Amino acid sequence: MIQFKNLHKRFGKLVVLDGLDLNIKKGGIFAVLGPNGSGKTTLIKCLLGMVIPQKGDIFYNDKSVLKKWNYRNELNYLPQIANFPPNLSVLELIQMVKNLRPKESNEQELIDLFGLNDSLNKKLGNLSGGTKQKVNLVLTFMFDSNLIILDEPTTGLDPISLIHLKELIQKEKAKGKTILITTHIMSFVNEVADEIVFILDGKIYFKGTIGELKKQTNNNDLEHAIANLISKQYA
Ligand SMILES: Nc1ncnc2c1ncn2[C@@H]1O[C@H](COP(=O)(O)OP(=O)(O)OP(=O)(O)O)[C@@H](O)[C@H]1O
Repeated sequence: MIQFKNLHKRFGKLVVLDGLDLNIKKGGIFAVLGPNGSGKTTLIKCLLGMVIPQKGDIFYNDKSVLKKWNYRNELNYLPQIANFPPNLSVLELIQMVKNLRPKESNEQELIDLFGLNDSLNKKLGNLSGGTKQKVNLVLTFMFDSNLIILDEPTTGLDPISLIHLKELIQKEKAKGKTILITTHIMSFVNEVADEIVFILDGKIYFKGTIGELKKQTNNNDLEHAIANLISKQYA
């Protein structure tokens, strides 16, 4: 479904993606992992056309998407930091996004799920961090798309909202959707991910199931297995 081919991206002298190759097949939950600053968000932004690589190509359903925009209507994206206009209410923002995107939406179901009915008329600038993240999730999941990209989706969520998020992700997977998630929360990865994609030094250092990672690193605990991957690289 998605292919990154020989992707190179640097910011000034800083090489972030260094000839990265990656194939993501259709359907399932893929956790994109790596240390802080390893290039996870940059990789996702390349796929979204928000960062333009210096070299390489990206294919979505076998078509190159570099400097093209139409494919974006087929995906949903949850940004790591949502910079909402502070003076708009939650409802006004949802309405605005609906007006911008000519697609069916099911926002009320999600507003109910995340208990946002009492916050609908509040200004976005006055919301708590966790509530903002719930609004961010409503805006991401309210459209029906085959590819869902979630950059740190658990940030600020309370335990009940976290359970709702996991159920939501599993529901989308059951419909055959492809879900890419970046996160540093290993318990979350353990519960939801079908496959792990680990980025280090600008390349894909590991791709496979959690079971395969544990076997390769000879470690049964995911957090330690990941730490083991990194330390072996630098040993
Ligand atoms: N627009 C930019 N200009 C300059 N440097 C950038 C830019 N965007 C990202 N970087 C740098 O590229 C590197 C990779 O950043 P990126 O946000 O992709 O990492 P990440 O793996 O998502 O990190 P984290 O886990 O901390 O979210 C970092 O060193 C970052 O400072």
